[in-house]
Amino acid sequence: MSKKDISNKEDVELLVDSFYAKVLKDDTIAYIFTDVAKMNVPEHMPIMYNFWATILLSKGTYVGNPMDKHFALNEKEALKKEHFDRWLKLWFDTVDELFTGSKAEEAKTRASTIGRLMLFKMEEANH
Ligand code: HEM
Repeated sequence: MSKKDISNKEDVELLVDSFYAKVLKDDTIAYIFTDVAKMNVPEHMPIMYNFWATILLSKGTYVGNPMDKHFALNEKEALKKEHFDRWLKLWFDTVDELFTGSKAEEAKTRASTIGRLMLFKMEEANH
């Protein structure tokens, strides 16, 4: 199957669904989603579709504050470099398995930038 770029909402949904399939069975970070946050997966997915559609396609309506959500999570369980490294690896792997092109690159660049900033802020809060 030849890969194409991320170009519509269906692509974003496939990307996010495939990413969470990996996250939720990952030895390093799954527990943060399932046991610490006790995240409601069906409720969370549309938020993530919206977030990434806003970033990549300018077609979403995401208005939340992701940093605040992760600060709250960080108070329950310190979010560390190893967690972010794993999150980003799974995101990069998923993007590369499914897509290729400038939006695919942007998905990885934006995640890295946000992830680095998030880790920096979490580390500051943990001092
Ligand atoms: C250590 C790495 C990470 C972990 C363990 C993690 C975990 C979580 C969890 C458990 C939630 C649900 C929180 C809730 O609804 O109460 C969440 C929400 C979210 N995460 Fe992360 N996350 C990580 C990194 C990232 C990164 C790097 C990004 C962006 C590139 C991101 C974007 C989001 C967004 C947009 C939401 C939804 C916020 C909202 O409800 O408005 N996360 N994350």
